Amino acid sequence: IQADEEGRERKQVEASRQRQPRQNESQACKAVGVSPATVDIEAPAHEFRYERALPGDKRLSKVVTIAKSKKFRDRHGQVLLEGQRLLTDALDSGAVLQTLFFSRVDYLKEFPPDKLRKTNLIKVNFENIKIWSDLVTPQGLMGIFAKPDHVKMTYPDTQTKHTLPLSLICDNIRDPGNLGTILRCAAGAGCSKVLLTKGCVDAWEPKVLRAGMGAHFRLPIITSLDWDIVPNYLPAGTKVFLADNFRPDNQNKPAEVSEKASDYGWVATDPKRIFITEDGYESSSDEEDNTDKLYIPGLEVQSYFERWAQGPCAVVIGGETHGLSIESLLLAEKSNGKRLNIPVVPGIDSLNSAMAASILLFEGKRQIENTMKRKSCVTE
Ligand SMILES: C[S@@+](CC[C@H](N)C(=O)[O-])C[C@H]1O[C@@H](n2cnc3c(N)ncnc32)[C@H](O)[C@@H]1O
Repeated sequence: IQADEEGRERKQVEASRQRQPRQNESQACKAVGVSPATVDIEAPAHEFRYERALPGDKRLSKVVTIAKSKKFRDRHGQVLLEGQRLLTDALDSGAVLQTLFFSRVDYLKEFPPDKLRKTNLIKVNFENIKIWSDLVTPQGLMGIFAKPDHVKMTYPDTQTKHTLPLSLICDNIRDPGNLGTILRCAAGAGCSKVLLTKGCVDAWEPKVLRAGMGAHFRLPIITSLDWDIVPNYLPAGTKVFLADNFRPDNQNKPAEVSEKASDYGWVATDPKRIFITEDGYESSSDEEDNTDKLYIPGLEVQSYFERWAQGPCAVVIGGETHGLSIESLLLAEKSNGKRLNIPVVPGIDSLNSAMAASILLFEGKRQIENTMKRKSCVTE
C-alpha cells in the first residue's frame, strides 16, 4: 500500500508540475526552509504542503523520544498524541497541532484543512511510525501539540450537556493505566472536572492518554495541584467525600465506632507518620520524632450506596500504594464530607483505585440524577 501510494504521489507531483510550472521543487523547498533532498512538493488534491522524511531521517524518533519524557513535556510545553480519533478530538477542543507525522497523504483529508494550515506536516514511512508507536495497532498518525490548557479548551456539547455537579480528585495516583482508566470513567460518569494533586502521574504521559481514550478532551483535567489550592477549583459549597477502604481486620466493626485513623489501610502503609485521634497526639512508630505530628479528624464513614451525592460534591480516590493522604482527610472534614466505603468480603484488602472510582462515580451520578428527577417532579 505504501509503495503504491508513494508511486501515485510521485505521479501527482509530476502532473502538478506540468500543470503549474511555478511549483518547482526548489520553490517548494524554499517555502518550507529545507534542503531539496528532504522536501516533497505540494499535493494538489489536498492543498497541503508537506515534507517527506527520507531514510535515516531521525526527526520522528527524536521527537517521540523526548516527548515521552515528562521533563521535556514540561520544559517545552508540548505533548505527543497518536491516532486519528485522539488527534481529531484534540483539534476539536482547540488544541494547537504543531507537527504532524503521517504515513499516508489520504489521512490528511480526515482533518479540517484550516486546522492544518499552520502545522508542520512530515510524511514518514509507516515502518517508522510502527517503531515509535505506543498503540497495539499503529494508525500512521502522530502529532506534537502545544500542551492543552484547560482554560482555553472547549469541550463537546454532548459532554457538557450531561455534566453533573460531581468532581473527582486524584490523590497520588501513580499508575498511568489506572489514571487513564479513571479519567475515562470520570468522563463517562459526567464529572464536571478532574483535579490531580502533585504526586499523580503526568496526565499527558502516553500510557495515560492511551487508557484515557479521549477523556482528556472531554472534560477539564487540572494537574499538579497543591492541596491548599484544590478548593479554588471546586464550586462553592462542594462537599468532599473520600473513597475509603477498610482493612480486613476492621470489617467486623461498624464503621461509625471505628475511631482510630490507624484502623485504616492508608495509615499502615506509612509508618513514619504520626497520627492524632480525638483525644490528642498518638504516635505510630517513632516517639522521639514530633515533627510529623498530624491531626486526624474523626470523619464519619458510610456505605457508598447510602445517600451522599446531593449538592455539589467531589470524590477523592487514594493512590495505589499509600491510599488517601492526610490532606484529603482535612479537606473532607472542612467541607463537612464523609468517608465512603465499598464493602468487600473479608480477606480482600482493597479494590484497585480505578475500580473504586468507577463504583463511586456512577453511584454519585445515579444519586444526583435521582435528586434531579425528584425535583423536576415536584416543580411539575
Ligand atoms: C488500592 S487502594 C489503596 C490501598 C493502600 N495500600 C491502603 O492501604 O490504603 C486505592 C484507593 O482506592 C480506593 N478504594 C479501594 N478500595 C476501596 C473500598 N473498598 N471502598 C472505598 N474506596 C476504596 C481508596 O481511595 C484507596 O485509597
